[in-house]
Amino acid sequence: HVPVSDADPFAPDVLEDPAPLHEELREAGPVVFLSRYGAYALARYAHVHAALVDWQSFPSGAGVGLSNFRHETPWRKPSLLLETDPPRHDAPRVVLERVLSPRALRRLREQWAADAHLLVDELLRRVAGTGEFDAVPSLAQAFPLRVFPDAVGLPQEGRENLLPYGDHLFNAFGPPNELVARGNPHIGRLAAWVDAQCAREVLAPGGFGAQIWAASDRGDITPQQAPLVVRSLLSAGVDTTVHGLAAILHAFAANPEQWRRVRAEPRLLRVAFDEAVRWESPVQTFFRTAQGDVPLPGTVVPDGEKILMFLGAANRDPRRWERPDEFDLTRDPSGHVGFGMGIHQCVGQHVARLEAESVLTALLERVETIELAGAPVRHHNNTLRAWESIPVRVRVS
Ligand code: HEM
Ligand SMILES: CC(C)Cc1ccc(C(=O)O)cc1
Repeated sequence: HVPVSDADPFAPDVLEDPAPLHEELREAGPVVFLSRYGAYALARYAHVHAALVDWQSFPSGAGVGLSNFRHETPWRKPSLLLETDPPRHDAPRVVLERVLSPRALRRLREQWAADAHLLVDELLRRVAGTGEFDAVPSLAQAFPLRVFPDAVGLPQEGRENLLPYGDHLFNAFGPPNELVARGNPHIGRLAAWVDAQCAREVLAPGGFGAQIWAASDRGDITPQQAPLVVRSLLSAGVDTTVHGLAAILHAFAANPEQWRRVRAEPRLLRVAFDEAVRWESPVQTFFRTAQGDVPLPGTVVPDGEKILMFLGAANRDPRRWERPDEFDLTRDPSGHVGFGMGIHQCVGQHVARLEAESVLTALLERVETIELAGAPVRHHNNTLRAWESIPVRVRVS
């Protein structure tokens, strides 16, 4: 039989510190029934990985949130990537893989490196006296919002809508709790603005958006699909990188010796990004829906029931990682599920990686030490592990 828990993974105390619940779920068994939501929780690495790569048993077409599109109307038109399964998933996925490929990003590398140096130099000049600043607004938010909307080809007007739109989107994957209620009065306007930015005429030539429309000219996707594929970039491409960058900056500020290590061996920067994504898991959880009765260790998940995958718990499973709670640049973090796994694995991870590399490289050249200058403050979200504020102190070399 399957162990039962009445825990609420989306309660404020869990969002503040999920580690105790993760440990409880991993130890309770391979599968735990969450009676509060009627969902089946997977928290061990092996089972999260197995579910992610088995899209036939655990499809995304009924949504990757608690809401089950078999019975409920989605709050927005389902994504052609995130919320579809093969074959509908295939063509839009290939288009984005091409647009966001490491090769396609080569032309941005130089531009983003220059932007990162400008941002870091401006910042370090501004804080020259104390060396103290809040890394969340100054770097984690500032850099992605400076480079990504331009890369997509968005007009200047209204870009402040991107973060709140994403924040609500990620809250809406969870249950209809207080976090969702707080966003509901604004989401209509935000969603209308986001949808309007997907129209061909507003997107600058050469940007990711224009490239997606060009793919519809070639027949790789239809013109009806093009705006929704652009919407995927605006939905997934901002809050994730903001909190991903915050996660890395927090990891280094909380482990100053690891910054010294990277100063001595800059090539460690590459592994730092993946180790930070493993350690923090900016995307903590999301769901799948059982297709047919799906056997899992100790139980059978009935057709149509929701499975909740705890990526954050899997990325710190002692069955898979040594000293899992340590941010350690000497480990090999490959295989982490911070970007998912299988056919839906993050198609934007190279963008995220390039953004992080750009900022960290600029910091590495100018900052000798980085440390916390006060208690960091969390930003609660049903899906994202996020920071409101990370006070840091740097010493400039
Ligand atoms: C640190 C930053 C990021 C993290 C942690 C992250 C995490 C993830 C995860 C876990 C998934 C799998 C979802 C699933 O299996 O249902 C995913 C999918 C996706 N991500 Fe990312 N992501 C990040 C950045 C980005 C960026 C920058 C973009 C766009 C430029 C992006 C676009 C997407 C899209 C479109 C999908 C859906 C792929 C599919 O269903 O085939 N992500 N991401
Ligand atoms: C971690 C994922 C849930 C992030 C995400 C959000 C939205 C989309 C979309 O296609 O709208 C894709 C991926």
